[in-house]
Amino acid sequence: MGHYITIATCNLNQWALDFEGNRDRIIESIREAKNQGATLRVGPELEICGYGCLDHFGENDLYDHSWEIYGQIISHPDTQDILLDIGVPIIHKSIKYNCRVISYNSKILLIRPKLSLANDGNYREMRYFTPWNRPKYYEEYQLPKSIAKLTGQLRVTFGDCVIETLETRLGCETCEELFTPQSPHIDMSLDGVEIFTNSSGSHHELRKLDTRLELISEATKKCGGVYLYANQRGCDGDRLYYDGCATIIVNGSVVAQASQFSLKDVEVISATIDLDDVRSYRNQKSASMQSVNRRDTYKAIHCDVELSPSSNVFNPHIVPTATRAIRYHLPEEEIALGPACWLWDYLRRSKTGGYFLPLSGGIDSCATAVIVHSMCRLVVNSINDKQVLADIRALTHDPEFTPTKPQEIAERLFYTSFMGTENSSKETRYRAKELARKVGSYHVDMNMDTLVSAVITTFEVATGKRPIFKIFGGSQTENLALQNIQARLRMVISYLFAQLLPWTRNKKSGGLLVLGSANVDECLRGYLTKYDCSSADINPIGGISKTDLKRFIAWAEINFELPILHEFITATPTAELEPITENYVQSDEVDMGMSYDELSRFGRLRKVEKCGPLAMFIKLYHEWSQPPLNLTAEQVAEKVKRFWFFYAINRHKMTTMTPAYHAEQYSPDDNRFDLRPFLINPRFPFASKKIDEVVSQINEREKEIKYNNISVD
Ligand SMILES: Nc1ncnc2c1ncn2[C@@H]1O[C@H](COP(=O)(O)OP(=O)(O)OC[C@H]2O[C@@H]([n+]3cccc(C(=O)O)c3)[C@H](O)[C@@H]2O)[C@@H](O)[C@H]1O
Ligand SMILES: Nc1ncnc2c1ncn2[C@@H]1O[C@H](COP(=O)(O)OP(=O)(O)OP(=O)(O)O)[C@@H](O)[C@H]1O
Ligand SMILES: NC(=O)CC[C@H](N)C(=O)O
Repeated sequence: MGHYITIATCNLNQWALDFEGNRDRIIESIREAKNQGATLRVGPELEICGYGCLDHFGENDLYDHSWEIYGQIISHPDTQDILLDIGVPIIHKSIKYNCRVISYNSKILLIRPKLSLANDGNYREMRYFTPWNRPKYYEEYQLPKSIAKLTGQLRVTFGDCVIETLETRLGCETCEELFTPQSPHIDMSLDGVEIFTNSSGSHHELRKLDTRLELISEATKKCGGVYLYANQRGCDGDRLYYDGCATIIVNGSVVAQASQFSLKDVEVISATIDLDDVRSYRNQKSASMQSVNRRDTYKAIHCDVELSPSSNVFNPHIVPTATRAIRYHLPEEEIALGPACWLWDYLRRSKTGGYFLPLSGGIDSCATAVIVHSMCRLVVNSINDKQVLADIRALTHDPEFTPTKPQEIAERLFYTSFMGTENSSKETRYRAKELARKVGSYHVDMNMDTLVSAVITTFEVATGKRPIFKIFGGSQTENLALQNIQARLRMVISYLFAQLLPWTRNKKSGGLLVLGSANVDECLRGYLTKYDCSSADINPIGGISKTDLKRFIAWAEINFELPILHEFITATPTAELEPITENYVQSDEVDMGMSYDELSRFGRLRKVEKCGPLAMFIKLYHEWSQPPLNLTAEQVAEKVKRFWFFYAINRHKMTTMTPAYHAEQYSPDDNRFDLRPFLINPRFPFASKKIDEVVSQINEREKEIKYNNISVD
């Protein structure tokens, strides 16, 4: 006989420390889940305070506020008659835990602390919380007085337990636990748990979604069961974008999937499933034998809750949800959507007057401009959402504003400027102007030569020396200084214009946020001037590689109908900081001494595969000595050493980089993600000697092989 049950999970755009806003979004999601007929609702990790509170988790206030808000949620009339799984930080016996609280009709059934904390890459959970390292262990938890009064309970169970309703067993897994080798869902499934709820705070990284979804589908393919994955979404105050994608998976097949990127603050998905499908699936497996042989079982908290009313069996309107294919975005779409949503959250939450972008006519600032355009498109497409409409009206100080085209938004909130010098070409100036026209930004096309020469003259008056460019006979030092002064002055002008441009247009809004456009590869190589336009307020592309940015622009040319983008892709990347002559045009890859593709590979090996110089050399020798490259060991060694040299001499630049959207596993962001010393011997003397030894051994071996072949012949 069927056991039909409707269950819901959600994406919530929570904001760190926005207790009341978070509360309202949680209540809204519960209302929506009930509207969809659900009897169970799961929410994201630490949803009460927001996942990304970081060191605020050290403050006891945060735990008190969280309980107070939790009390308001479970006592709200709209949150009754549904089983609730809410993410709350909790102090138990003076120790801080990342918890889930399961409740029904204003009564707490269980507090379930996280067993395995996320502590790699961007995550530092061990800094704030203690893992509940005791699987299946539980204790009594004394509720705070105000909550005890509200629920009528003095104590509740705290620990690794499961819930037993009138018809099924339900267990919690919290985000990272899914990624660990001994995921709790394995033991829980062997102990009869049929529904797993996963509450997550998981961020976007290009091409990462499949890892998460594959883990969930494998879990339920292997163990059988229903898996409800909830995730936070949006920028909650940091470089990360949590990318939602709440999902419901049954026995390895997706039945519901929420969007990964959207401006919706609350997105609830639900599915109606038949618990019998789980039972049948499990009974086809040897797992049933293994489960009866187990001795250590979970404590089950029994509750008199009917998740699947018997009447469901006879109700023709209860239709099981069909399975569907998993939906993934192309990486190009991920770039178009993730950073755009992040920029929107940043703008509406910072309540600033818009964005200012120094637009050079090159591919990087072009990509930033296209991402802002994408943000404007998303706003127009979501204009029927009450919150989006309220936010855009508040940002533009126009209570009547209802944009119908992205350009209408850009005209009010997006400012661009080409800041030319005598080294700028007319092509870049034209491209910048044309792109600005197409996306609808308020564009200022200017020259700043007087400023540059004023600064150089000031230097000359003070020192009696005037630097000149290399092509006119100057030294390398003079050449760099002359480039850097142009680049740095652009930064000063940018902040001035960002502060005053809205004022020149009689706008009520305050200043603008300056956008930066340094990409991940330039940062890694240090191919940027410290404190130039790369020192902005925020940077949507700082975590994206040049190769991906080019692919994104090619995608946007078609999908955003911007033919001008073609000209950006085909142009040679150049900084335009040196004079152009008949036989000299500055080019990035020549300047850097390596190609962007090589840089991307070095970056991945260094950060993701954790290679030092020697290991990197060995791996690359095996790759690059093969056709079509056919490089010699010496050539590979030289490239590897060059990379580490520039990486090391420029590492200090990463300590001052603009906060950028985290998008790439090999991001060199020194502030949160890639912690390194910044005074490093760039010659790596010991590793270099080792590389040289391996090169000689390789050469010796090749000589021997050649000699043997000749002898055989
Ligand atoms: N170990 C260390 N720890 C802390 N700080 C250190 C340091 N070594 C140098 N520094 C500081 O850093 C300075 C050197 O860095 P920086 O001033 O950036 O100058 P630098 O790295 O020498 O030159 C900038 C490079 O960026 C290139 N570039 C390419 C494309 C575009 C742009 C652009 O900006 O538009 C720039 C440009 O061609 C040049 O190769 C030193 O003068 C010193 O102040
Ligand atoms: N002529 C210019 N006018 C306005 N902004 C500029 C100009 N030149 C450079 N910038 C700004 O300084 C940033 C760094 O300059 P750089 O020459 O290193 O460009 P980049 O990082 O290769 O980016 P792009 O591809 O946009 O030129 C640019 O991304 C842009 O925001
Ligand atoms: N909050 C977490 O536990 C996140 C951990 C996990 N590795 C992720 O990226 O999704």
